[in-house]
Amino acid sequence: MPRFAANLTMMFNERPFLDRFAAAADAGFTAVEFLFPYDHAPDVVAAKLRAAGLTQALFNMPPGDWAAGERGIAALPGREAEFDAGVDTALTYAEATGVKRLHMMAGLVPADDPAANAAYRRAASVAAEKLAAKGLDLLLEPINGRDMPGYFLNDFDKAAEIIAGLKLPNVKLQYDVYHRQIIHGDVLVSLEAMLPIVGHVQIASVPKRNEPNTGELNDSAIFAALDRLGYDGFVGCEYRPAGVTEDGLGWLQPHLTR
Ligand SMILES: O=C(O)C(=O)[C@H](O)CO
Ligand SMILES: [Mg+2]
Repeated sequence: MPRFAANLTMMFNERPFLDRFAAAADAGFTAVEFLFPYDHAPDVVAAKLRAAGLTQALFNMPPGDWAAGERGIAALPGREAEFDAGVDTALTYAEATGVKRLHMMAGLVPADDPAANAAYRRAASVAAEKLAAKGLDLLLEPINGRDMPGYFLNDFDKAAEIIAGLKLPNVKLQYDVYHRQIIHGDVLVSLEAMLPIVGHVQIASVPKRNEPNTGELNDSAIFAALDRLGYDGFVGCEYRPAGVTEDGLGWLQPHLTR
């Protein structure tokens, strides 16, 4: 049975962020993920998790100026000092929340720019080393160019190549089924092939990014494949509910363990 994590950036957002933890637990989730915790103090986020009895599955390292349109800075030449400081900030939140994996967003820069490629690999190795010292994994996620035009890491094979080239055991692939289907398709075969480097999975329907099993993919078959392959990580529910979050949770009921 996959361990589902509610994505509190997209789900339960009928209420303020800090109230979403309890709502996710009330709906039956035992884990959560979100994009960023940085608007709230680490102990405040940790207290919400604890009070709701939830495990923190994942969040992202600081992405640069999100409001101004930045989508990560790892591949942006010249932003190294800010990136390295952001890793330390993320680790403060990791210590408070107990999360075991962090996602590093690349940024909007051409994928074939040599300086961006060098910056990205440098960032990954610096972050991986700092995270390894705390027992955490670093996740790299390819994101489709329709949702995020100009995003540096837009190809699963490139992500796998970077991970292989780094040769650092705590650098893993964030396999978002939604992005995979839009970029390449071939979800089940690639999931099996890439499973040894997968550190986190995310799910949503395609093309609308709504609840599982409401789009062109058979998400139940994907969950069954994850079980059959022995995937024991989390499956982040990174979808936008089509209506009220709770009204769309019918798909989760067969997977609840409590
Ligand atoms: O957009 C996604 O799919 C993500 O998982 C990221 O965290 C980037 O926002
Ligand atoms: Mg994702």
